Amino acid sequence: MKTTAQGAALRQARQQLLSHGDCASGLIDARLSRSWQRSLAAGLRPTGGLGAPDNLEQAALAQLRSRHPALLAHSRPVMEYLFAQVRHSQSVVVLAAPCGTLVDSCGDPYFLDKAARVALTSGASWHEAQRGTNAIGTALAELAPTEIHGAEHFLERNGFLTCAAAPILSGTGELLGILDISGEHGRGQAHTLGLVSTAACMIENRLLTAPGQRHLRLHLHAQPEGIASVGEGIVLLSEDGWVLGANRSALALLQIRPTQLGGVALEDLLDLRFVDLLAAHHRHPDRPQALRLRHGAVLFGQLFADARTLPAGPRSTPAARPAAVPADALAQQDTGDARWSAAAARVRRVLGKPIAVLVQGESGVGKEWFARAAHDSGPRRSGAFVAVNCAALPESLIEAELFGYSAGAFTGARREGRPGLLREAHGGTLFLDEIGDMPLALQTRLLRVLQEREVTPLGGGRAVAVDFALICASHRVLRDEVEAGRFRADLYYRINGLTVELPALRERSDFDALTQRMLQSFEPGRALQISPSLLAALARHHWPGNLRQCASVLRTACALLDEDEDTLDWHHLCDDFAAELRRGTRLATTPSMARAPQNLQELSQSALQQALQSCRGNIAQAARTLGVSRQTVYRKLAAQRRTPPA
Ligand SMILES: Nc1ncnc2c1ncn2[C@@H]1O[C@H](COP(=O)(O)OP(=O)(O)OP(=O)(O)O)[C@@H](O)[C@H]1O
Repeated sequence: MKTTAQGAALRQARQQLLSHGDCASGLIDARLSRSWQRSLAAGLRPTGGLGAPDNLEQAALAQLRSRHPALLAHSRPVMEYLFAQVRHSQSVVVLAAPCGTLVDSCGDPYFLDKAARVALTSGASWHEAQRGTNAIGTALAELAPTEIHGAEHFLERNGFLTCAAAPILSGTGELLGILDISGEHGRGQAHTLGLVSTAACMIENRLLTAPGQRHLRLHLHAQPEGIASVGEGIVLLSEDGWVLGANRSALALLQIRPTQLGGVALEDLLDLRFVDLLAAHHRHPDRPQALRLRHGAVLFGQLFADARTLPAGPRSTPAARPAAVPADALAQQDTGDARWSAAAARVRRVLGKPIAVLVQGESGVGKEWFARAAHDSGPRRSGAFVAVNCAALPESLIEAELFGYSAGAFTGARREGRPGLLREAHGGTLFLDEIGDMPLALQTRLLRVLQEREVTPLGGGRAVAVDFALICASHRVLRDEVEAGRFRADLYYRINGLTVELPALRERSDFDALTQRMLQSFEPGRALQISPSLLAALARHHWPGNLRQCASVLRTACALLDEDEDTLDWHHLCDDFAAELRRGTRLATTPSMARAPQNLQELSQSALQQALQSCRGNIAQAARTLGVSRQTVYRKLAAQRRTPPA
C-alpha cells in the first residue's frame, strides 16, 4: 500500500471517522481507511496514548527471540545491508515478529528523537491494536507491503515518523515477520518501499535455501541468467514431485495460488514429467533447462538438492547409483491383483535376456513404475534406468537427445557435442515411454540402432556400440497404430518381444491393498486407514486417470487430515471430487441404474458412458466411435457433472 493522502484530505477523513465511525470513500486510500477503522475499533483515539500491553521486559523479549532463531539469523545480514543503503536518510531498520513486537533493529537510533528511539527498539509492540495505523502493524494486518507517512499514522504522537514495511513469508505462505525502515517524516526516500520489499524477498529466499532443507528445490526464472538472482522463483518439491512450497516469484511464474500448495504436482504445471526433469538434472546438474508450462510460457529451471534428498534418476555411471534397491522390486509393487501379478511374473522370466518388453495400458496405470521395478529386479539394476518420453520431447530435439551429436553438428549444439540418451543407457535399461508418438522418420533410425546395436551421433563421427535392455510403453494400442500406418510394423515386432498389459485401476481386484500401500508411502510413520463408506465408494469409482489420479486424491486427503486423525473420510476429499464420487455411489446403488434410459438425455448419457468405457476413457476414440467431435464429448461430460442423475 502506498498512500499519497494530502494534509487537507487526511484531516477531513479523520473528522468523518471520529464523528461517523467511517471515512468517506475517495478521500483516502481504502487500506488506510480500513486500518484507521481497526485502530478506532481497538479503542485508540488519535490524541490518546498507546493500547495495552506495554513493551516486553528483557526476559520475555529473550523468550520471544528464542522462538524465531532462523528468522533472526537470516535477517541480520540483510538488515545490515539494507541499513547501509539508507544510512544517510537517518533511518533505522527493524524486524518485527508475527505478533508485531520488534525483535531486532539495525542502525544508530541516536540520530532519532528520544520518543522514536524508545519506540523503535526491541521489545516495543507495533501491532495496530497498540499503536494504531503504522507500517508494521498495517502490513501485518493486510499482509502486504505498506508505507505510512506522517499524519497517516492513526496516533498523532507517531506523526513525526515515516515508515515502510514488508511481510516476510515462508514457502507455504505463513507469516514469519515484518521488515521495516522507519525514519523522521520528511527525510524519507522515494524508493524505500521497493527497497524494503526486495530485502524481505532476500530474507525469504535465504530461509528457503538454508542448508539442511528436506526438500528438493526448483529455481525458476524467465531467463537462464536470472537463476540465483533476487527475483528468482523457488519451488519446494517432495521427492516425487509435489509442489509443497514456493516463494512469491514462483507462485507468479507458475500461476498458482498459495492455497494450491501441497495439492498440485509439478507435472500438472509443466509439459514435462518429473522423472524427465530429474533425469536432466542427473545428466547436467549445473545447467538450467528450458521448461514449458502447460499454458505455453517457457521458463528456465534448475534443480537443487542435498545428496540425501535427491531421488535416483538416470545416471551415466553405475557407480553413482544408490545401493538400497530391493532384490525383487516387482514383488514389492505387487499388491495382489491377479492380472498385474501375472504380468510381473512374465516379465521376470525375460529379465536379463535379449527380449524387448512392451508395456501397454491406459494412461496412469503405472507403466513407468512397472518398467522401473522391472529394471530394479533384473541383472542390469546396477546400470542406469534412462526414461525418455517420446511424446514430451519436441520433434526437433528428439533425434539429438536420443542419438547424441558430434561437436558443432547444428546451430545451438554444444561445442563438445553430446553422447545422447541411448549411449547413457549403456549397461542399463532404456525406457521409451509413449513410443507410439515417435515420428515415423525417427522410428526408422531407432530400428537401425536396435538391429545394429550401435549409435552414430548426428553430424557424423564414429559409431559406438550400445548394449541396453529395452522396455517401451504406450497407451495407444500399437497394433492398431501399425494398421493405420502410423507405426512401422518392423519396429513394432522388434520392440514387442513380450507384451504385457497392465490393468486399469477400475479393473483391479486389489484396490484395498493398493490404496493401503499408497497411504503407507505417503505417510510412512502413521497407520492411516480409509473409512469403510469412503473406501467402498472409491473402489467403485471408474478412475479415468487410474493410479495417478488415485494417488493424487489420497495425497490431498492426507494433507487435509489433522495430526491426531488416522482415518481418511469424505470431508478430507476436495469438494468437486467428493461430489463426483457421491454421484457415482448413487448411480451404483439406486435401482434406476438398472433400468433402461427413460428419455433422450438419459439415452445420450448412457451411450457416452458406454463409449468411454469401451475406449478405456480415451476421449478422442470415444468421440470417433460416437461420430461426434471431441469438444462435444467434453461438453456432454461437463453437463453430466452439473446434472446429477435422478
Ligand atoms: N505400483 C504403484 N504403487 C503406487 N502408486 C503408483 C504405482 N504405480 C503408479 N503409481 C502412481 O501413478 C502415477 C503414474 O504412474 P506412471 O507414470 O508409471 O504411469 P504411466 O502408465 O506410465 O502413465 P502415462 O501413460 O501417463 O505415461 C505415479 O506417479 C504414482 O503416483
